[in-house]
Amino acid sequence: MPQIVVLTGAGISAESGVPTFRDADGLWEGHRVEDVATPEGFDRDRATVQRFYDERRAALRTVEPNAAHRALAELEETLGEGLLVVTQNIDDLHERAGSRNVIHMHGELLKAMCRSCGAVVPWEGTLADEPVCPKCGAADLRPDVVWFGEVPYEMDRISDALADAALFVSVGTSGAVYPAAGFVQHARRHGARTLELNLEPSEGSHFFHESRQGRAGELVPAWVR
Ligand SMILES: CC(C)NC(=O)[C@H](Cc1c[nH]c2ccccc12)NC(=O)[C@H](CCCC/N=C(/NCCC(=O)O)S[C@H]1O[C@H](COP(=O)(O)OP(=O)(O)OC[C@H]2O[C@@H](n3cnc4c(N)ncnc43)[C@H](O)[C@@H]2O)[C@@H](O)[C@H]1O)NC(=O)OCc1ccccc1
Repeated sequence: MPQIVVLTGAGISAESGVPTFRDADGLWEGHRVEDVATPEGFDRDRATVQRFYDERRAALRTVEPNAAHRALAELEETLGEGLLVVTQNIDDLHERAGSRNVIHMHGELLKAMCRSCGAVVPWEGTLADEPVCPKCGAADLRPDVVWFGEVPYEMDRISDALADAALFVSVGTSGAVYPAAGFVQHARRHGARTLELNLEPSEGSHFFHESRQGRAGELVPAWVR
């Protein structure tokens, strides 16, 4: 079990040019969450939701990991299985920086899920043109992301790792979305030291032993060194 669990949010990818959710030009600016990130929104207006994720998938090819992603990948080289990164992000910047021990609790943009046969397949292209599932041939693919009201991925593995961790670090997250926002309390209840690295205090800052404000691209390498 990992001694260190690092939870990351949109803030760690901000310096790579990936928009966050709640900041001024955040993702939710152009769209109502319930329209584009809920199963109901998908049933109501499938094309808008597919386009929303197609745009984000295309934009992923124009960005690179930053110093914060790279510092965590270097730390994994030292600690191996001793470090687990749990990310709320659906981008692949942790992996492109070299991290391997990563859980995408809210899914991945570069994967599609077939609603008819359940297959999960790598997906680089678009879904708005309603391509067919490579496994069953049904034209019923959706982004493999966890929408509001849906159960996040690998919650058992995550809660076991939090309970065993000596140190829990949260990077670039506003602490507004559950169950991720509750991880600090879970880790602390099991005796972990808790540290927040964020541009500004988050909704859960008061739950942490220590909270450092600043940009992830500076704070994370400084913490790792
Ligand atoms: C709005 C909120 C109140 N609603 C919820 O939390 C809901 C409902 C709910 C459940 N439990 C509750 C309890 C209380 C109240 C509500 C609930 N939760 C759910 O529906 C979840 C599912 C939620 C997942 C939804 N999908 C996402 N994403 C994928 C799609 C997509 O990406 O499109 S959520 C999405 O929004 C969240 C955005 O938050 P952040 O990443 O933190 O980004 P944000 O912009 O908010 O903040 C950025 C931060 O970075 C900082 N920053 C900016 N730049 C930098 C910088 N350069 N450096 C450092 N920091 C920086 C900023 O200051 C800021 O603080 C992320 O989780 C992200 O993944 N499912 C569930 O609960 O199922 C049941 C269950 C639970 C447990 C066990 C079993 C079953």
